[in-house]
Amino acid sequence: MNIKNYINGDYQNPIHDHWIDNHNPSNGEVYGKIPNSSKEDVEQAYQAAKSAFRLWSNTTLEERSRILIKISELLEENLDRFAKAESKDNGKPVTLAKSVDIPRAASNFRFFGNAITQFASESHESVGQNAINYTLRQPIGIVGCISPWNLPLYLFTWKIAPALAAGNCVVAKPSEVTPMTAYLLGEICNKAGLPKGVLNIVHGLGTTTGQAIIEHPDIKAISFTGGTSTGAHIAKIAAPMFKKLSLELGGKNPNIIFADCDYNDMLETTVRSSFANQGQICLCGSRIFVEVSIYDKFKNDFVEKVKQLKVGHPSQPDTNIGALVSKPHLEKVKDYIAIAKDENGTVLCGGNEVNIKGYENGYYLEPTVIEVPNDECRVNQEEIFGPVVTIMPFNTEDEVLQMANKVKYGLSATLWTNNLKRTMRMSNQLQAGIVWVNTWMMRDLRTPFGGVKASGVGREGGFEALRFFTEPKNVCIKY
Ligand SMILES: NC(=O)C1=CN([C@@H]2O[C@H](COP(=O)(O)OP(=O)(O)OC[C@H]3O[C@@H](n4cnc5c(N)ncnc54)[C@H](O)[C@@H]3O)[C@@H](O)[C@H]2O)C=CC1
Ligand SMILES: O=C(O)/C=C/C=C(\O)C(=O)O
Repeated sequence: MNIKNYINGDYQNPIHDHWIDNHNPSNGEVYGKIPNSSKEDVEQAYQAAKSAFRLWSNTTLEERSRILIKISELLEENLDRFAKAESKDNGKPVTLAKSVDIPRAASNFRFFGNAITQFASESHESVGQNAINYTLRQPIGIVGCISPWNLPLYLFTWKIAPALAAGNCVVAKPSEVTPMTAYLLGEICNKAGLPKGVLNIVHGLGTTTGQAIIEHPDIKAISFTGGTSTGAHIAKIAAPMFKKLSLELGGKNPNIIFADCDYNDMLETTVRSSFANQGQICLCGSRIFVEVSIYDKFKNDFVEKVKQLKVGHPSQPDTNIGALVSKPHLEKVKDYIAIAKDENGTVLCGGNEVNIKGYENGYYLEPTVIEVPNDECRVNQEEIFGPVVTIMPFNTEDEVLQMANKVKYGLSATLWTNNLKRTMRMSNQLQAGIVWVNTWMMRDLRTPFGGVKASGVGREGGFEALRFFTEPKNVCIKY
């Protein structure tokens, strides 16, 4: 099936008729083509957005809210269709797409549809100077949203929904590896009554289509989620053009387990924080540090549980681990397992590709636990972004804090303890944008979301996102 660009409310082929293959990770087959859109396609999308901007930026907040909530309802009505499409495109279990990805995409629209009706700006009375200042929060204009392949519709809509709610028109590009649900979204937007040109979706490679978006002189803000090196490249192009930038990048997140935690809860959640979505979430706790007094017990129990995870075809309801997203990504993750062995790591379980009958060319890999001899090794420093975690013991709070912070990333950290003072001390000192204590991936969409250091710049979520997608303008009136 051929995917098309969604421009000015219509589906159309790319101007230059350039196409790339779309693979199904569960069997390695090409099941469709997607446009490799050019600068000219992006220009067309931009022009459509520009024409729609006056109307959309003047549309009442109630009406914007109504349309976004309608999109959310239509996504919920089409849950099955979207979940199956997401699973086929990405390789994730259909049960996961149905319980997490698509419901969250719907929540993103509902949340920002409601949030915009509550968003307020400030006023400052200049006492003694007979003046009042008030701040307008105006939409930026035409903004670019670029998203990755791991949580395709979930992250695509996490950007688009606040951008639209704030009154911007959007040129958006999903990952070329997982374009399908973004393609289907256009249909839903039309049905919901989103005016033509308000949202435009162009497909293609990062180096072609993405590059044209970030270089476009009149696309004034870029919201990006993806790899750290791509983020650095985008910043290099966009910063000298004075574009507003939100970059949500990689992570190498510590999962720190103290002996005084609620053990069973920790164990269950640690399996999830290690391997959910085949470990392809920037928030996964990929470095597990365990207090030495419970290290051996944890090691045995954890490995036992991980061995029980079923690697299988994404459509099977009992599959825990589906296929990795692509052949090159599978190779990258396997390379890291080889590096771990070279660095004297011990593979406690997993480490091999899985051959599933009937789907021998799919990209399946066993969930892998590696005991590492120290924290300096490459597998403890570099983002693997697959079903691979490392474990090692620690002796003291200071020691583990140092190791936790000694990476270039700073996205999230998880802490398992019942000691309140330790919780406060460590939460203050962990270099991360998000700290979870006795839980993982518990999300409240109002909270600031993003990282420090090489994990990014800026925050998404709640009013932070609405602030990003608006320009504050101060008006000072003397009376
Ligand atoms: N949120 C996260 O933390 C994510 C991290 N990654 C990490 O990044 C690594 C590489 O994965 P990729 O798929 O190559 O991610 P990527 O960063 O290349 O892709 C993310 C998005 O950026 C676009 N893009 C790529 N080059 C661009 C450019 N020059 N201009 C504008 N847009 C561009 C892509 O087309 C895609 O839509 C992964 O192995 C993983 O370690 C990948 C996906 C999500
Ligand atoms: O917003 C969330 O709940 C999760 C976001 C996850 C990513 O940005 C990622 O994995 O890339």
